[in-house]
Amino acid sequence: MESAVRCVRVEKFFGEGDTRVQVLRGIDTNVRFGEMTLLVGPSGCGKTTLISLIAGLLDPTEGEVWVLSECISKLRGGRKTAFRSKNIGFVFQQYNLMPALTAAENAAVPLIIAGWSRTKAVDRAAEMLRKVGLSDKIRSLPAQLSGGQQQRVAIARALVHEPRLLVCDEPTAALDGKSGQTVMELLKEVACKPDRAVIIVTHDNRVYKFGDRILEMADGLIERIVDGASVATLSA
Ligand SMILES: Nc1ncnc2c1ncn2[C@@H]1O[C@H](COP(=O)(O)OP(=O)(O)OP(=O)(O)O)[C@@H](O)[C@H]1O
Repeated sequence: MESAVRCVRVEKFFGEGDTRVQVLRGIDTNVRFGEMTLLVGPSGCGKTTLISLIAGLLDPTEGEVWVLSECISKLRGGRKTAFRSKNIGFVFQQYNLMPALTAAENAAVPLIIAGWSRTKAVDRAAEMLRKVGLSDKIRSLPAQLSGGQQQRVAIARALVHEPRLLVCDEPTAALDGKSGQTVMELLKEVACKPDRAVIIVTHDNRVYKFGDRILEMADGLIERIVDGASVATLSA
């Protein structure tokens, strides 16, 4: 089957002249449908840069990034924005919920942006909140929720429009161990489907066991790929 994501000789430089630095040095890799792919590696090795390219938030200096059979690095303007908002969901370390909106209203934001009526969007968001185990928090404000619950709202928001690619940057970093495990279990359960893919940047080796495949980065390159039974050997 075609990969969910394919990076072809991807290079990324930042800056100009004397301050120009090469952050990605020719990444050739893919991400498979139906899998949770973890991207790991030391601070500064280029993980956030790589997922920003995959999510279409940055463009590569050289090479191509293909997402769901579309060369996202060649898309421009409105076509790129439309492709991203239809196909890609994001979860960040900080949940970035709007404090004056309820959990359901927060989770409904991508649908409202896509032109849904408020009532329909909030109804669908409430359904997604039930899936992530927050049926009793639908009308709660973010301040009334724990960190783990807020992250679950952020996951519901990222999945409410059913994107085929979910990209998460350190989703468990702000959570205690137990909430982090719950969030990973949830991502595995609700986001990993045969026609979807999940990419997670993490420093947290307690969550490695959730990965179907681990891409280890070092200094702007994928240094090693671990999958199958070998994943267990990396888990804490
Ligand atoms: N906009 C930018 N301009 C210049 N340098 C940048 C920019 N963004 C990132 N960098 C540099 O690129 C390198 C890789 O950064 P990146 O954030 O991708 O690493 P990372 O592996 O995600 O690190 P961490 O685990 O600490 O989040 C770092 O040296 C960083 O300083």
